[in-house]
Amino acid sequence: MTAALMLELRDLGKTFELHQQHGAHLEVLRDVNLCLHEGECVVLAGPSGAGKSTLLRVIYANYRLSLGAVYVRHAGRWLDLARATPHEVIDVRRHTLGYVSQFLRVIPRVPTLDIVAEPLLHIGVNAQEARDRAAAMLRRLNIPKRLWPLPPGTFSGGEQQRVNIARGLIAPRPILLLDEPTASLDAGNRAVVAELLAEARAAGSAVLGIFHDESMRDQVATRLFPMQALEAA
Ligand SMILES: Nc1ncnc2c1ncn2[C@@H]1O[C@H](COP(=O)(O)OP(=O)(O)OP(=O)(O)O)[C@@H](O)[C@H]1O
Repeated sequence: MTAALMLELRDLGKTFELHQQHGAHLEVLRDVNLCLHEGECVVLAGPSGAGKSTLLRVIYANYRLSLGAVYVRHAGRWLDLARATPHEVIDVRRHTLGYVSQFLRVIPRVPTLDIVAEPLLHIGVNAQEARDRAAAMLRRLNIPKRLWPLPPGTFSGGEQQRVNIARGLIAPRPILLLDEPTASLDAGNRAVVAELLAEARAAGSAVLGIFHDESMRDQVATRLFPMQALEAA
């Protein structure tokens, strides 16, 4: 049986308008075509400035694309996220498309356990089960129990990154976008993340990510997608 197509980028282009520089334009992505299937992990590879993070942000609809389409398989049908309504984008993010960046966006005063449990509440898991699953995830990622009731604002960089990963991976998502989620982690915790990603893929998730660390990339990638910085026009 062939794996189902989950995400398709067609002739995607992104040009930034630099408003503070008299409307100058910076073309970062041109004619990007990519198919992502369930169970695979495609790693974006290319030099700094090639547009890897920009591509993930365009897919997640943080940045508006300039050309092309971002087709996502959502709730049994295809949706072009670039043309979706804000309500559809929220629904896609809640149920289909996960995004884990390098940094945790801290919500003041909210305990770590609740931050990690929240995505489960959004998809209808009951509060007790959500907290139990959040606890198990935090334990797996070696966050000490004494930190669970505290907001993560004062945690170390590596601890915040692990809370971020816990929150990003706790609710199963058909498509996962990962922007350097393991940059500040030690080898032991990187291995835990590699295991979590293998489990997500085995359950059918399609993963598209950026991993600068070569050993991590070798552990998780099923395929590389090479990218190059565009020449200035
Ligand atoms: N919001 C923005 N406004 C203007 N230019 C931007 C914006 N975001 C990114 N860029 C530009 O787009 C180009 C690609 O940046 P991007 O962060 O996507 O590269 P990258 O391949 O992820 O690099 P790195 O590996 O260093 O993280 C850079 O020249 C950057 O300055």
